[in-house]
Amino acid sequence: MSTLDDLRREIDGIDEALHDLLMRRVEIGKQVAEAKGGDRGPYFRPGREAQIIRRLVARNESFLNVPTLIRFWREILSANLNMQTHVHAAVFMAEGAERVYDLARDHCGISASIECMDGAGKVLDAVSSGAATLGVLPGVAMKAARWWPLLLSDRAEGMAPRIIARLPFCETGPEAGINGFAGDAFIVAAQEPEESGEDRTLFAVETGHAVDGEILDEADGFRLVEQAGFLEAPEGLERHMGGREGEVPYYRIGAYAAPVHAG
Ligand SMILES: O=C(O)C(=O)C[C@]1(C(=O)O)C=C[C@@H](O)C=C1
Repeated sequence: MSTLDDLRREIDGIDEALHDLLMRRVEIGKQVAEAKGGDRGPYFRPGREAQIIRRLVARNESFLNVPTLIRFWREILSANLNMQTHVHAAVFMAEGAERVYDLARDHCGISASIECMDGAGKVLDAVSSGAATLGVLPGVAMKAARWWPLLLSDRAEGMAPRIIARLPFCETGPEAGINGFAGDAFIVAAQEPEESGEDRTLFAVETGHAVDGEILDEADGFRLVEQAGFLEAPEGLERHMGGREGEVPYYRIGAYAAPVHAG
């Protein structure tokens, strides 16, 4: 049987091997950033991150539980991203949804800076002007903090923010929170969502038009509809409208990688 000293020596060896690999991973991340130079797109790639985590969760065995595995990789991915570009997250701290700060920190990692704001509009302005890399807002179940209709209006500067990820990526189920907060959050950014292989798309569809999918909310003459898949247009709606260009009253407000289950 191994002695305590033998086992600790083995742990020291594993730590050094892990550290070497982490240093190598960050080196490659630097090269990835260079490869992204010019018009090769944004640094933050939520679709790619979802694929990496899903692959590891699928091969996970032993006593390492899935939430812990994901926690490790969130910091690894964030370290790499923060090395490519400093991540500054703007967080909407609605009353009752203070946990959104923890979701943002868990996602963005220790190297990111996080700024709390008291309005969703301020977060969206910071994102579209480029003052913030991304915004984190409470999930749409929290009607008291309804912000998704703001995505339908033009913003003063820059690109209209889009929903590109949902937190937490490790599904824990809805929480009975204060003011309707259900324990989840969305990430918005001034970039198009990217496909991960298992996604959900969010559309705002003018009320009064039949559409497939799940209706999550309704406000300002629009329904917030979620459909499974990475879709360009809402399913069911074009059929109804006859598919004529310019007549389809909807906005594609984002898409996100479907979360994994803690298992
Ligand atoms: O694949 C990329 O585009 C990377 O920048 C690398 C990496 C990673 O560490 O694996 C880091 C940040 C991105 O959000 C996605 C993945």
